[in-house]
Formats: sequence, structure tokens, C-alpha cells
Amino acid sequence: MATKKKSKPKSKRKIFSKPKFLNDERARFILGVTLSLFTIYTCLAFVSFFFTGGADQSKLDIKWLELITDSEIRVENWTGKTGAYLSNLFINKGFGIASFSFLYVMVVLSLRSWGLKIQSIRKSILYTLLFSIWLSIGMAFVFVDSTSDSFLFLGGIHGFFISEWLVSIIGSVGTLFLLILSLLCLLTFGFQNTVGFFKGLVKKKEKSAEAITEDDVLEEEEVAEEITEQPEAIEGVELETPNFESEILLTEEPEAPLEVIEEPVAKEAESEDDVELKIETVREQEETVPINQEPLEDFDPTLDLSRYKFPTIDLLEDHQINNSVVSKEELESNKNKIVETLRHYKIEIVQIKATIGPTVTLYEIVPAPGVRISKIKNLEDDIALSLSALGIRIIAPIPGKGTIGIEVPNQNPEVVSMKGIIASKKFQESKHALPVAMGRTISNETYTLDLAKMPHLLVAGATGQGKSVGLNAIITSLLYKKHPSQLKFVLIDPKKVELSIYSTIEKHFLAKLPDEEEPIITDINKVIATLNSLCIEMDSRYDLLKKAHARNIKEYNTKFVKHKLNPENGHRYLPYIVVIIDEFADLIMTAGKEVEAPIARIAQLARAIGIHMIIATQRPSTNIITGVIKANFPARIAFKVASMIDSRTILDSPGANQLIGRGDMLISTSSDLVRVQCAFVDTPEVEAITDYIMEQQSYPSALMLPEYVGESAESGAGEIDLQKRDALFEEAARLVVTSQQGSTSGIQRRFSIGYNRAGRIVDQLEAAGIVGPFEGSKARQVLIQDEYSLEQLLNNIAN
Ligand SMILES: Nc1ncnc2c1ncn2[C@@H]1O[C@H](COP(=O)(O)OP(=O)(O)OP(=O)(O)O)[C@@H](O)[C@H]1O
Repeated sequence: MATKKKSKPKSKRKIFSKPKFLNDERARFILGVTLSLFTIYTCLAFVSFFFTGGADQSKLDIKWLELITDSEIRVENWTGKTGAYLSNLFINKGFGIASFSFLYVMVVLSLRSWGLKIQSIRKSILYTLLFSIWLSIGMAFVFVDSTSDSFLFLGGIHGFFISEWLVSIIGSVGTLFLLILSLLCLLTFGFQNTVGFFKGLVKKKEKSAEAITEDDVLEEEEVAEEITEQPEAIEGVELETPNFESEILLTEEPEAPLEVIEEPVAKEAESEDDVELKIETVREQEETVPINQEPLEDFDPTLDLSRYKFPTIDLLEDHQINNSVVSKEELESNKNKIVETLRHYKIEIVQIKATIGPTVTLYEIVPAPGVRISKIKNLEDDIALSLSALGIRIIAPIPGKGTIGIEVPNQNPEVVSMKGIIASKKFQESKHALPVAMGRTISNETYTLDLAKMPHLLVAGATGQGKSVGLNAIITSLLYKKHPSQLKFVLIDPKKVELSIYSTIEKHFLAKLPDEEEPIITDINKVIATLNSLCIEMDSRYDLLKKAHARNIKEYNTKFVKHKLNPENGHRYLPYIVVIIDEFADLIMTAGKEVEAPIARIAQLARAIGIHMIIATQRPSTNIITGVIKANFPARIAFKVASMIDSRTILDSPGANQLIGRGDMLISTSSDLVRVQCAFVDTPEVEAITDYIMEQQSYPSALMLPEYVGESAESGAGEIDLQKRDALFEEAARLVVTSQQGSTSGIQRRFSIGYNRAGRIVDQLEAAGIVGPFEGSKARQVLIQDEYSLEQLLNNIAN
């Protein structure tokens, strides 16, 4: 997905999209070295210019080619003629000492080619240019007299002329004010905290402890206001989101001659014998609302990153501009063909109604009494043939409606933009814990899901049918609604390229193993360790819930937020964890049971404690999506697949093989099957969102999952040497006996030690006969009932 070519309208962001040759690591390496060396060279040339510029000045007024070809000319600059020429061009003829700021852009570019992203290229170029212009004018204005007696123009010719021009128009005072004003503008728009900083300066003296809280609330309101203040963006969405819904109601009297159906649409109501064609066109704009994030709660888990701003809607693009509406002719002709085909098989229909969706139109027919439904269902291929269209799907009958549905693909399918879906009222006002905006249904309604309720999702589809776009839509919708303190992703990507785009938001939104360097997990061994570590996290979360007498994460967090749980007892705010595995087939093929077991365990147990999984695969065969996996993933999304068998593997019913691709999907949730056109979000849009998040204040690192030591280390209780007991062994034994609880995480929390060490202590306790053996998700049994027996046992061990 990330690196694939997407058919999308040209956008300004494309200017900076990566050239193809840069996909080759060797090319990136060479480019990185070249850029870095050139940056150092230019820096040396500029510095040298301050010392040697005077001596070289008279030699530099010719063209560069002449300068380098004339062997009689010698320059003093440490970097030779080219360096001297460049420095003169940038410093004296250009922007003065502000030219140094261009080196910053080169540093950003060099770091990029080494794989380090400190700022987006677009922003660094823009800010550097604005800053250079400002500084060169400022320097020329302040050091206006120095130009007459020095070879060096501190503001460059550019600054000199503009400052002179400004002074002549608005005078020196006016120019000074203009410079101050423009500097403030630059700082305000360039850095997020400028306004807060100045406010802080003003208020510093008055601030009492009480005032601090009030001020923070105000700041948050401002943040919320800023997000809501995007009238143009939202208006744009409303204008360009044509939620067109049209219904054609055709009432056919059984005796009516067939020919009348072919009458032009406009005349149809005129004759009594004609088939009556009622066209009800409902042009309904789906309401869009300004992005408005929910107010934060009592104890604020978001306080660490209190100035975090949710991504704005203008980071997304509108792909709907070129969408065309389904014409009446197309509807009429399809209707006629359906009626004719059915009549050919002696099936009379009483009524036909069309609902136009983004990619398919649903023709709902009411057959005459006595017609067997299975007869119509069997005509799928004949209708497809007569309409010469792929992807015809017959739903007989439509559940709860008493009609038969025939889905016919539109000649010009619409692209459903993520922008419209995110801005829709339904998504913005959704109260879901983990809201996911998927796209539009056949009746043009925004389709949203609550991942927390699903509680795990299986996504399948043949290659190139929109799976990656679908995963991006899920991730982006969560990024639009959740604060970094409320949600963490564990991204597993054996294909290595699909999810790499999210590595930049590691410190905001990702979770990983403690000593893991890569934010996205690609290595199979690390996948196994991460999944097992998630099981440990799951157990520890269950322990916390048990102690807090909470049934699920929501209740637990509410208690925590209301200060009913003491952090000193190990309680902490629990963010939701969404585990995404792109290309599950690769994992099963290489590691089989080793990955299947922890996945099944998480899938069975994790719903209450806020760990949710999304697994995607392009090979939906029964050896990949096994019975165990299927049983634990009740919610499934199917993009187009190659065969009916594949469709049955994913959905337990056919249909996915009849989809038309490009984001056309079937979503199955607890016996409901809905056809949805997936919202389209392109890679540059995702990049814009991740850049927006990346540039904000972050946590010092990704969320650390508990450490996991492989099976062998865990199950070695028999070989434990009690002569080499841990220093905390006796204290831990007393804790376990007094509390009558033998959990590793309890010891870990009580003594603030790592999981490994706590695990070793529990193994020693087991070897000493104080606790029973490991029993899966249950806490170990404590075998010693009172402290007296324990002291005796400890004495025996010590001797
Ligand atoms: N919702 C959509 N709306 C419009 N076009 C789409 C949509 N989803 C996918 N496409 C088109 O299909 C192409 C392939 O999509 P995508 O990369 O998501 O496929 P995939 O199933 O992930 O493939 P693979 O398994 O090879 O990674 C996209 O580049 C895009 O042009």
C-alpha cells in the first residue's frame, strides 16, 4: 500500500513524493553521502567567505564558467573557486548571513536519505525561505551603514533593496514594526506553543495554584476551537460530497403491454396502459459537522500531551470531484433488461425500485404471487449475461424487506473520499469507544463500526482489491478520534512495506517490546515474542481489573479517572491496544501454531481488557483461516476474492467473489451482511496525517509492552537452584503468603521490578513449594496457608 502506485488525482503533495530510484537502498545511501558532503562543503565555503571574501571580491564578478576555466585567477576561499562563487552568490548577491539557513534544508534532506525524519520537507523549505527573507531584510535594515565600508552585505542585495524600499514607503519606524510583526507571524505559525508562551509570560506573575487549572481548561478550549474553525474545509466537503440518492419506483400492472416500458422516461406517466414510472429523486446532503473532539475527563489521562491537536480535516483530499451520477438512461436500460430476462423465464414482477449506491445500484423487485424465489436466484448468470456486467449479486429475499434485491454495478463507480466520511455527522458524533469509519453503504449512508464491540476483525481479499486502503481507513479513522494516551497500535507487517508509513508516529501511538528498535514488527521471532508479550499484558490487565472490581476496561478507566484507584497499588490508565497484522498468511506459513496459539488466546479473552485484533490476509484458504481463528473473529470484511470457496471461507456465504473490486466489500457482523464501498484514503494523505502528529510533542518512547522470555526460560521450575535465591525471595514469599496471591505481575508491581525477575522469583517460589504450578490465565495456587509455616520453610531452605 505504502509504496504502491495509486490512481488518484494530482495533488500538491505529490511534488515531494519519493522518486522511484530511491526505493533502492544503495541509491539512498549514495544520495545521503553526497548530500551530507555537499552540505559540509557549502558550510565551509560560507564560513570561509567571511575571512577571504574581501580578497576574492574583485575576481567573482564574472560568470562561473569563466571563473573556473581561467587558470590565472586564484582565489583565497578554502573551498576553491566554486565555493567562493557560491558564497558570493548566496551571501552577497542573495540573502546575506541568512543564507546559512538554507543549510538546514540540506541537513533535513540528508537525514531523510539516511532514514531520519526530523521535519517534513515541505515545511522545512517553506519556513527556511520565509525566515531567510525576513532575516536578510532585518540584517540589511539594522546594518545599513556597514555596506559602504565592507565587502560583506550582511543582509545580501535582496535584503538591502527591500529594506531601502520599505524605509522609503513607511519610514524606519514602520519598517521596524513590520519586521517585528512578521517575526511574530512566523513564530506563531511555525511553532505550536508560541501563543501559549507569550500568554504564559503575561500571566506568570498572577498565577496561583488555582489559576493554573483554569488556564489549562482555557487552553484546551482554544485547541478545540481551533479544530472547529475550519469553515472552508468543511464547506468544501459539503459542496463536493454529492450524496445522491435516487429511487425509481416502477409499478407494473400484470396485463400492461411490455413495449410501454421502453417509452421515454418523461412521457411514462401520461398513458394509463403504460408502465408507471415514478422517479423520486432525493438529493440529500449528508450532514457534515465541524471536527469537534470530546471534552477531556476528570483526571485527565491526556494531560501528558495536553497540547496535542487532533489531525485536521484539511489533511485529507477530496477524491469525489470527478464522480459522475448514474444517468436515468442507465437505470432505465438496466431495469428493462432485468424485466425482460425474468419475463423470458416466465417470472412476472409487480414492482421494481432502484436505489443508487456509490458503486452498485440495488434493484429491488417484488415478484408476482406464486413465483418461487429460488427460481430468480438461479438466474444470476442469465441476468449478468443480459446486462453484460460482472459482479451481479442477487439477494433473495432481502432480510426484513420481503423483496428480492439485484445489485448491478454502475458504469462509472464513485470514489468515496475519506474526507467526507470523517467529516460526516455520523462519525463525528459517534459515541463508539473505538470508532471506525468504513465507507458508504448502497443507500449512501456512512457506515461506521465500533471496533471495541466487534471485538476482533478479519479482513480478506485477493491482491489489489483494496485491503491496504481499507486498513488505512481503519487506522486513520482511529487517529482522528483518539488521543495518544487512549490508544496504542501494535503493527505487525511481515511484508515490511505496507505499514512502514506509520513508523513516524511511534512515540505517540505505537507499542512495542522493550528492547525492540523497529517500531513496526516484521521479523517472525519478534512477532511471536510480541504476541506472547500481549498475552502477559492481558493477564496483568485482568489482575488489575480484578483488584478494581471492574468488569471491563471502560469501567476500570472510569474508576481510575474518578480517582477511585490508587496508582501506588499498581493501577494505571489503560489505553486500548489495537493489534494489526497485515498478511497473516505469511505468519501462519512460517510459524504455524506458535502464532496461532497466542492470537487465539488474545482473541478469546482480550475483549474485556481493551486489546483488539485486526488480521488481514490475501490468501483466505482454510489452512490459513483455521477453525480456531474463525471461531474467535466474528466480524469479517471481505474484499473481492477469486472464488466462491474463498468467499465461504471468510464470510460463510458466497458473494465476495461477485464484488467488483477497488474497495467494494462485504462486511459481516453477527449474521448481518452489508455491502459497503470502502472510503478511499491515499498514501500521501496518510503521510500528511502522520507528519501532522509526528511534529507534535510526544512521549519519550513508544509504549513498552511487558518483557517476554521464551518458553524454555519460563518452564524451568524443576532445574531451579534454591541456593541461588533472588535477594527479594523471602520478602516475595511473605507477600504471597499474607496476600494469598501468587501472581508474577503482583510481585512485579509490589517490588517495582521487571517481568523477567518477577518470573524468576515465582519459579523459585514454586521450586520451594510455596506456590503451585503455572495454570494459564489463573493465578497460581498458594500452598502455604500461614506465616508460621512459611518461616519454618524459609529456615529449612536457609540451612
Ligand atoms: N476504496 C477504494 N476506492 C477507490 N479505489 C480503490 C479503493 N481501494 C483500493 N482502490 C484502488 O485499488 C488499488 C489497490 O488497492 P490496495 O493497495 O489497497 O490493494 P491490496 O488489496 O492491499 O493489494 P495487496 O494485497 O497487493 O497489497 C489502489 O491503488 C486504488 O487505486
